Amino acid sequence: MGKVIQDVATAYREDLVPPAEPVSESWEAGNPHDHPSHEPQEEEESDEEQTSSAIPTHILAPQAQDQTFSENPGDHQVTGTVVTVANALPDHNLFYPRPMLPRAPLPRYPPIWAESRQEVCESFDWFRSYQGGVYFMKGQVKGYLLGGFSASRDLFHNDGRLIISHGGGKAESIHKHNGLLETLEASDQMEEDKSVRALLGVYRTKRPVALLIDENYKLFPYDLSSKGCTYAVLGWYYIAHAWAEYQFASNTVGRVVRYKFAFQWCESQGQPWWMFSSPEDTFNLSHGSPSSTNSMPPVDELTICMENMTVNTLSDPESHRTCQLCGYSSPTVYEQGWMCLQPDCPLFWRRENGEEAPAYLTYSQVFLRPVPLLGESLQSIYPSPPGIEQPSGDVTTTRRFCKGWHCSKCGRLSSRYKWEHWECRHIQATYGGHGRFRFAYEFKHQTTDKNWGQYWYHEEIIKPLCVLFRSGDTFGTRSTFILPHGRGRIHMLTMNPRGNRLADEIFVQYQDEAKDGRLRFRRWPMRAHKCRGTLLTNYFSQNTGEPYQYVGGSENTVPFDQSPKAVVKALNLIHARIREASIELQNPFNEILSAAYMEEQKMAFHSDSERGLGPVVASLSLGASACMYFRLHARYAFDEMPDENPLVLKLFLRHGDVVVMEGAGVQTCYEHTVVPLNFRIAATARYIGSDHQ
Ligand SMILES: O=C(O)CCC(=O)C(=O)O
Repeated sequence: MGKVIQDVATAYREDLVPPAEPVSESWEAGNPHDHPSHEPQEEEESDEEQTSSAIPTHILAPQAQDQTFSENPGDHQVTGTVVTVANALPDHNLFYPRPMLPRAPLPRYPPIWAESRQEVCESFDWFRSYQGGVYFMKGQVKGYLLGGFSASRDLFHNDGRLIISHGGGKAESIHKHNGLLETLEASDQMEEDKSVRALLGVYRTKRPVALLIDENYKLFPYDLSSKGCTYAVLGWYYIAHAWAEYQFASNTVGRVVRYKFAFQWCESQGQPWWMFSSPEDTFNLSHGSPSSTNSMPPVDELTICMENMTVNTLSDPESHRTCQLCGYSSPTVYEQGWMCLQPDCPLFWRRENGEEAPAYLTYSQVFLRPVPLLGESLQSIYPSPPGIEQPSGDVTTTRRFCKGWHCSKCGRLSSRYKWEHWECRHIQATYGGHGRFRFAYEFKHQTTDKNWGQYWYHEEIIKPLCVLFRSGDTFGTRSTFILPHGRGRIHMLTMNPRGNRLADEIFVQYQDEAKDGRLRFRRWPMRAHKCRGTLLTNYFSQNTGEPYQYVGGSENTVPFDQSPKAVVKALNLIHARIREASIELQNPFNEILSAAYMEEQKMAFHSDSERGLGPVVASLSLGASACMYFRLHARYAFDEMPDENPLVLKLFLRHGDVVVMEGAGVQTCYEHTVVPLNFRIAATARYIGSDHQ
């Protein structure tokens, strides 16, 4: 079965439309109205291969030999300094919840902290990974998150100036396969694994890495949650040592190869902030923070100074030894003696005499000594204020302006959740303001591709001829798509450009009322998601009339008698178009959700199928054009289109267009998504009955 491609250029369209991208397979189904703002974008965690051969000579390609493995159950103290080591209990206990020792409350707010993962990823340039613990771009690690899953011999030493952690994933995990949950065994990390490779890359080049912790990182001496912090940035570290070892695992062989990394505090940062134990000590938040003109050195300069850094690991002849069998050098990590740490060597994890690694291992004192680093030169770790490069008064609808903000007064990272300015979620300090308004004509140039006006629909959908309708002193067209099995119809109502004057006016009025909060455009928390902390929708929205549960519920809703004028005008326009196009509407709409999408934001696949919603849903498009896609709901797609992409219809929505979804089946059998080409506002109207939940 195929798709019907058809040109929908009507007599009234002078503008041209670019080709729409095919819908990505990776979009989530049935998501309540959205995704976080960082779907793969330019700065997201990268899968790109590392270009340089950044493999340290003492770490070889892996593949563990099948050797007997003695488990290492002990923890230990290194004399002199208090050392916190993760393996306080046998490794296998790591797979079960362990009693948390009470930790001291945080004596102060960290200089950079957040409540949610989204706040970190939207505000902190050095960590933008929503899932993994290693954030890297183009093969270079930028940030590393220490979380709750510690492994044997993880370490927080010398007040956190040396932190040992196992990087790179491949832990035991649970996956969904054919609708069933399956446990995937922990497996060996390999040198070629992307994140291991990226970490080895920064180890070799001695590039600094921003280290973060979350509240579950047990080796940090203070309890982040005592101050309501979920994440805190520790500071800049570089990787002083990297090696591989065996760790216990509850997999079939009972062990896995893990790469360990020793992160060393960059001394030019001074004392770590958590060492200021009295609340009276003031940690200088402005230390190293960027000036308003952005003092970061250009990338080239940074590259030069980082390349000039050297690490003196070889000053002690005992610090490394060469394996007689494989010929590769490994560091002397443990007091119990040197071992070959090349996973593909038959002597891996064995001492020189061939004996297995002892059950209890303690770090060698020499190994734990700070490694002098020459030529340390660091960029500021503090996020630069959003949109700082832009002259004031310029547009605030670009992606840069959707960045989060670091409050220099309390250290909190906050997403931009209010339309009118940035606001700290902790102390309500504000930053920035609204930029100039955008006008509909600004977005016309975005529709100049030769494939303009193309839409397509599945061959089971019927599209009768377009129908003209009168609208005041001008006219519009109605194109109707009839869905199979009596599931309903989807109407596109487009106007002659002369008929869009009211839409032009409403578009500007929305922005005018939003700029000072008369219209409360906010990013509201999503109801269901898998991220730590609150996850906000990526677009801003406001609801008028009856509460609409999907986005913000009653908190997001204002009654019609307090409604912003733009919303009332949008609703009147939608009602008028429906009447003019002779579409039957049993109950007038009593709810209207206005959504504002900044550049590169979108609404993910969903259906408007809350209980009690009327069968007709209509949406007015304002500003930039957008592609709207419909697909069969998963439960129907499996039976009806098992071998096909379940997309059934693509519409191209332009400024002033109204889409009407008619029939409950449109929502129960299909899902839709909207992907704007740029800044866009949509006003979607529904009837919400008294049985609504
Ligand atoms: O942005 C749009 O045009 C559609 C919005 C939508 O799908 C909704 O509010 O349910």
